[in-house]
Amino acid sequence: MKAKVHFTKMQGAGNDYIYVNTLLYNIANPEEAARVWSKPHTGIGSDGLVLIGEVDMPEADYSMRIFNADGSEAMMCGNASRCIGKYLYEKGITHKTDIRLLTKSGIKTLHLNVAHERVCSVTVDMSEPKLYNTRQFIGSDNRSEQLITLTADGEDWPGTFVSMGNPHFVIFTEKLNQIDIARIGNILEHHEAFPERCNIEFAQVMDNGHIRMRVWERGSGITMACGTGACATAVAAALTGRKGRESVIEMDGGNVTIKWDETNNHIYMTGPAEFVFEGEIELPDGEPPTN
Ligand SMILES: N[C@@H](CCC[C@H](N)C(=O)O)C(=O)O
Repeated sequence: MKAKVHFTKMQGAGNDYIYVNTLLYNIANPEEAARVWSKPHTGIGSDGLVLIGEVDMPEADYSMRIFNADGSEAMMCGNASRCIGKYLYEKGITHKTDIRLLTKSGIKTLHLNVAHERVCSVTVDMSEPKLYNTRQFIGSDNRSEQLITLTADGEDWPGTFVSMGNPHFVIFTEKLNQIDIARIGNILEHHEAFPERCNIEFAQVMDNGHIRMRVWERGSGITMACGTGACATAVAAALTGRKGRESVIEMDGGNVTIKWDETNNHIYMTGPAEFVFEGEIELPDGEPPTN
């Protein structure tokens, strides 16, 4: 009989992942599990898979690994980090309201905003943004060289390349609703300028001062929100003089607030995290039995 795994589906601003507690279940092939389980009709349906684990170091409390729907592993996930905070606290795994989470992009600190034993929102210290001129790292606050113009579908797309652990190319536009995100996003994700592929954000400053953002995620396609993408968008807006150091990013599935701290250059993201449902699912073919 195939082994079954208990999973929890959660969403942060509509960015939905399957969460597995690897203290209880071993997933030997998470790339395959992400591909099979993320499918909407034959799987659970999600933007990918997130593994929550233990750490063996005093500097961190728990670990996170994130796999996109195509099975590729990413360095970091902003929306999932908030959901992990809620998961750990509301399932009684920790009583801490400040949690240090080890990711492939370093340790991120989560601050849980709790009322009546419920996590209402989570603020994540996302560390410093890094700016690249495609292949070349150009520092963390270099305003002169950031605008890069790429061509897709016969059109020029000027944007800013920001790494929040994950790579993001942020394009500001005045015609957000007219852009074919799936087509242009897919072309730019695979553009030769990005040997490791890229997440693509399309953004517009709205009359209410918020930034409306839609995203094509590397490895998952169109999603309803992207936390690292929202941070990258706020950074690009500040660097290009469109906004100050604080922005509200409106995405299809909800809003997050981003603050870029002048004193330590860190980005702080605050936003929602919600449970959707839980269940059990068989490991995909080829997985050894779980412990
Ligand atoms: N949705 C995430 C980012 C997930 C990884 C990304 N698709 C990548 O491959 O870099 C977020 O909320 O940050």
